[in-house]
Amino acid sequence: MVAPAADPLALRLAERVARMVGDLRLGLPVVLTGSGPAALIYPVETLSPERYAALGAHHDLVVTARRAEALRHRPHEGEVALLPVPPGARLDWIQALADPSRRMPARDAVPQAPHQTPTTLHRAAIRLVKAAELLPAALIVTGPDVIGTALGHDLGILPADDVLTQLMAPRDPRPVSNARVPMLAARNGRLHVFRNPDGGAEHYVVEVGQPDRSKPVLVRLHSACFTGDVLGSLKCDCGPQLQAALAAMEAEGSGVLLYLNQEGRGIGLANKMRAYSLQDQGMDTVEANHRLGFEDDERDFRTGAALLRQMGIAQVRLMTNNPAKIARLDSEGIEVVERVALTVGRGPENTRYLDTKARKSGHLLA
Ligand SMILES: Nc1nc2c(ncn2[C@@H]2O[C@H](COP(=O)(O)OP(=O)(O)OP(=O)(O)O)[C@@H](O)[C@H]2O)c(=O)[nH]1
Ligand SMILES: [Zn+2]
Repeated sequence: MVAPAADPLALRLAERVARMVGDLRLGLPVVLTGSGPAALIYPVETLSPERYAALGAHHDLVVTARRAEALRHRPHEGEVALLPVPPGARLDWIQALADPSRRMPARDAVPQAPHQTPTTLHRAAIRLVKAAELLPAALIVTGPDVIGTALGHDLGILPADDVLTQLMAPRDPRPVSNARVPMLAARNGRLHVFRNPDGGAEHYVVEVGQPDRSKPVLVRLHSACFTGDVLGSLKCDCGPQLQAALAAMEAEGSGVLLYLNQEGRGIGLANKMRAYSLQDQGMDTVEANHRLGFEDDERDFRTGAALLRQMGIAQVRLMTNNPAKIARLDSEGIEVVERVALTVGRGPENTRYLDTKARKSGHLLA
């Protein structure tokens, strides 16, 4: 199926996977192949009632192990769990299994009897919907002529193994453009835009002054937080941390702030708002992520290391309270010679959030 490398128009694996992620966001199915039968993968969140009504054949719901635990599904091993979908199941019932904000119709129970062990195909399906920043759940439809259906409807088809390899590979951001941006907190600023040649989110690097690369550079790895950074939300400390980091760089004369578009610790803004709704019902930030089916932190900090390499920075003084960021940069060959504490913005609305991060995610309080 894959055309010879010599053909410049031949799609590379990374491009095919990027297309699949886009298709899933649109509610289109993709096809994965593997050791068992090929399957159509439908994202639960964006599947339309019309397309659902047209699904014949046999289907299962794949969710993450976290979501299965929340549904009190029987204990299972590994990353994902398979739930059989009974014939005639309604779409709203399937969506309620995936989305904790929907009420489960009382007369329907969570299907228990698993009749298959999850495979690479199911893991790849979950990774794809996560990459699309959708609810982490997909319908797996097998049937007599899945490949024919895919070819007849111009759907993406890939081996599940290849999809997993691609989605787990490090990103490779490349510089696109940059210009001077004087900021309130730091006058001598320059914004660099980076783009991944294989699609995905753009990331930004804010350079303050002209950092001397022969010495450790003052660096902040900041993850996008629309609510905190732009709206000034009091539910977290992101906005004050962003401004304090820029101000510290201005005071020292130079520094580099990476603005990584990993909103909501990598689950996307729509899912973060779902998590906030659960927090309004009493859950903490970690419990809410788990209830939705996500891990505590879905970010890939290898992107941060790749951006620093692109900026010619090998040694950093890292402004953070998160030991995982330090460990990750170190393992990627960026030497963290010093941790610079960044404790600002604590208030009545985010005390519980910050305490939870310290208790459950190992954050340092000062
Ligand atoms: N899922 C989820 N994400 C959140 C929540 N509150 C804030 N975020 C996200 O958490 C990220 C904050 O990341 P960082 O500022 O890098 O914070 P950190 O990992 O705690 O580490 P340091 O600030 O460096 O100590 C941003 O992507 C926010 O959008 C929440 O309740 N749920
Ligand atoms: Zn925030």
